[in-house]
Amino acid sequence: MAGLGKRRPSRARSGVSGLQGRRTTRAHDAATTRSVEDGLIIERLAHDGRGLAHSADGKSQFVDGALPGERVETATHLTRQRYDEAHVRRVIEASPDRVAPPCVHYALCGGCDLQHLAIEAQRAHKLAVLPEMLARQGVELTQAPTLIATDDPHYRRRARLGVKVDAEGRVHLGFRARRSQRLVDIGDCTILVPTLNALLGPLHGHVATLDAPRQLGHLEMLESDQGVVLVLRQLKEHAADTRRWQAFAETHGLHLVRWLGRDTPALDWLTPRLELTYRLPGPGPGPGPGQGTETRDELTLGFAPGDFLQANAAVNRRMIETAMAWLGDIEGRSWLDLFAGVGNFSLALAAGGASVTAVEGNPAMVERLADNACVNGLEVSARQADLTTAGTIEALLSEHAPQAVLLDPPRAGAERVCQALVEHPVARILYVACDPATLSRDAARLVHGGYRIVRAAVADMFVHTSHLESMLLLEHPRRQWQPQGARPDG
Ligand SMILES: C[S@@+](CC[C@H](N)C(=O)[O-])C[C@H]1O[C@@H](n2cnc3c(N)ncnc32)[C@H](O)[C@@H]1O
Repeated sequence: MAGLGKRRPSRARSGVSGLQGRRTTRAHDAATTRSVEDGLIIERLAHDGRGLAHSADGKSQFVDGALPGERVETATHLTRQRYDEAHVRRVIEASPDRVAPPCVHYALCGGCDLQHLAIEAQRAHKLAVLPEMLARQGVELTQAPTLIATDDPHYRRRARLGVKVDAEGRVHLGFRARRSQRLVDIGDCTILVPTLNALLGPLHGHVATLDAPRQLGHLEMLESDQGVVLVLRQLKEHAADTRRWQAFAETHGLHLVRWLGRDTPALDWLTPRLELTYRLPGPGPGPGPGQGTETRDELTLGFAPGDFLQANAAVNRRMIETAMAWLGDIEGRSWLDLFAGVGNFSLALAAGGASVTAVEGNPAMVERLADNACVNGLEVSARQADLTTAGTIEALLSEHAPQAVLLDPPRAGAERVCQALVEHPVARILYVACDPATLSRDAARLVHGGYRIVRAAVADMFVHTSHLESMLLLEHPRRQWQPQGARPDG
């Protein structure tokens, strides 16, 4: 949902590449609504979850809320030279995959753009996106990706809520509307974990009692092992409102933090300071078939408000388990974990016996990563570096000569890192990505540079949205996959 963490990729990168025209016109719905007789037939879903059709003149139409096979009456809201962007006015013939969206705010909220599609079809769509995007870059997957998913639809453990005071002085709290900067008041969000969803109603009532709601930039809620943390973004101190927030936190059993100040906000605890943690699967044997209990040791990771945190805890755990299953025995292998955060993957690698150097750009997160390794009795060398600056990755590769690299970059991907990995090949690369478009671009560079893709998975991290997380395991045939110091086979 808009304002909930990671941003959407631009339309052009997410499946309409090559179609971007230069001239753009905002269309008036009334003037451009297609009549019932010439309703559009939707051919397929574009990568970003919109229905793709062609008008009689052959122009591409990207239609929000439309599904393959449907005949729909549309209204155009944006016209470009080579394609139009539209939304559904009326479904004339519905797809068998169309379902009633579970969320009451679905029609307005810009968050979950796929709730009208049955969950199995959402996942089939996501599984098709990665191979299609790779194919556009000239890379064929020899095996279909596997799916990493869980059954829990209430998954989101972190959410940012916008706050706005309207001309009449009414305070609004919620997420951005679809195709607009307008805020939609959200009283119930079905994708949030229940503890966060239960807070929405009380928060609405509370912000309406504040003396200075305009000093509030936004609110963030997150779930940790220690309970729910409410993070205020406050532009200026207001003593009476601060006391109101503290009373609210006490009533609802919340931990309360704020970022105070306009330009360089500082973090400040309004309830007793505490160390936040989340847990991950550890190296021990997992539960056997049919056993309901978790038998493996767990890893505990500390984090602070503002640190990167994977949005869906259960899918994050499955991704780490999948990665470790793919990698098999990593004991004694040297790894570079790039874009490491607070050690989400680094600790699992170290727990598996690998020798890990973890690189992260944010200095405070590097400190947390080092502490996290210590607390879990693991050895990880934590380094701060900006991986986009010239020479950084080359220096790291030459200093550490790793056998394998894990990378989990932000949406922009890791072009420079991948170029360096072509010039200085390693035996294995595990690429974790939140944007399939930049992943495909980078994977193409690696494959054309000599690597081959041996495993692929798509993780349904953001259920009911068109976002997908992907993982690729690549190997370089000319690099050895041996424990350090071991003699090569044969
Ligand atoms: C998608 S997150 C992944 C974090 C971690 N692997 C995890 O699973 O939680 C990307 C991480 O890259 C870091 N990052 C972003 N830009 C960076 C850069 N230029 N150099 C190094 N790290 C960067 C962010 O601070 C963030 O922690």
